[in-house]
Amino acid sequence: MRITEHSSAADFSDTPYGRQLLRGFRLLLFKPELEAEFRRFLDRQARGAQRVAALLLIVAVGGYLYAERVLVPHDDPQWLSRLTVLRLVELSPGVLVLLLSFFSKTYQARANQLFPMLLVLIGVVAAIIDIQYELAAQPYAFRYGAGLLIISSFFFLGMTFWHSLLCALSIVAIDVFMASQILPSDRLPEHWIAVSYYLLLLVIGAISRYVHEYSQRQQFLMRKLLGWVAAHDALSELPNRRSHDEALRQRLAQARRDDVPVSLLLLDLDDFKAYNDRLGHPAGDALIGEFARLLASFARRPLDQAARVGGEEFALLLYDCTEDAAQQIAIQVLAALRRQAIAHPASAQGRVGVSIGIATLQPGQNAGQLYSAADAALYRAKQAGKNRFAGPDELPAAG
Ligand SMILES: Nc1nc2c(ncn2[C@@H]2O[C@H](COP(=O)(O)OP(=O)(O)OP(=O)(O)O)[C@@H](O)[C@H]2O)c(=O)[nH]1
Repeated sequence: MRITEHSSAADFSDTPYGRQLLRGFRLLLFKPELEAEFRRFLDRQARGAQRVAALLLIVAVGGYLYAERVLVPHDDPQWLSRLTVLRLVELSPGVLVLLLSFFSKTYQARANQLFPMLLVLIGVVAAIIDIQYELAAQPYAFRYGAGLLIISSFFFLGMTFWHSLLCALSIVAIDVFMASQILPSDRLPEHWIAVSYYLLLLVIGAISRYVHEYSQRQQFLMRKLLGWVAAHDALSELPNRRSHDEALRQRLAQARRDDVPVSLLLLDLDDFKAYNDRLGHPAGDALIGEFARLLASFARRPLDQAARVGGEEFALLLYDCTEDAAQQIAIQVLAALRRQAIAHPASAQGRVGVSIGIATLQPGQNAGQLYSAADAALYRAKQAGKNRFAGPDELPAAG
């Protein structure tokens, strides 16, 4: 894969992000692993907005409550107490969300599961309040809260389109059910007008949220793809030097915490200049690709990493791996390359070989020092005749 100004999603079909772009996502759903990653991204993006929404709910409902109790005259105290209780129930999820969002890590991780339920709860209470107003035929009425919630379920709250749609439909359905149960039949036509207004808001909200989420998903994939391109080498498709350096630092820190050994193999294809000169640059490129695939098959565990760190130079980072185990892996790499028997017209053994330097993390060593130790071992392997590995102490062994 080469990155050019004419690159398209098809050029990145070797990455999960490119594959998803190519496959499309009209139903606003990615493959499961990517979907989980997207949900986390959505959740992080919406955290601030969720707090603002909770605050808005508290202020708005608190304002209505104040107006209903203090400013607007009502002649039925029982009705007013019922309304006050409903308003307090409507307001409480706002307080809960606000408190949890600041103090609970579990909530922060689960916010997008809790939010739809709270939203439907508030929507149902708002619908009951609407119906109570209709029932009482009050001259002054703070109504249509359910409509506002339907429209807000599609925005700001970090819920996916499908969750929002489900919430909004549930609010409308519960509203219709409750109205049919509570309101006398002569009041129902007036309520159906409110429901038609809710449905209109639902359609407008759903269309806007669909378009918005589609572009959010596109943006997410493009960002991820950009990150992938910055961290990988285009020819071998392995992580590049920058990402190897980052991985090395991370693994060393983790290894110290876990108290496990880490080994680093540096591998350099032998007489590569001569290979290029005799067979041409494209053949050299193909050899880099072939060796990269072979090396990647030795990064078997999740925290291992094979990377291309220079022209014909590679690194194999092995987590929880002692020096002896690293030597065994080096022997296996040499054997695998020997089995492939790639012809090299200018090498002593007539086939492509590789020199390997091994270093294992020592107490007090940092990433740079470990890399230098592996590089020094690689130099010794080259000096001793190539196509072999060398560790820090022992004599280089031929492959
Ligand atoms: N085809 C191709 N060649 C590359 C690439 N990157 C670096 N090279 C070539 O790799 C060669 C490396 O040559 P040297 O550093 O002399 O190493 P060598 O010939 O392998 O010699 P030893 O390491 O001593 O065995 C140079 O000729 C570079 O042009 C690449 O991406 N593709």
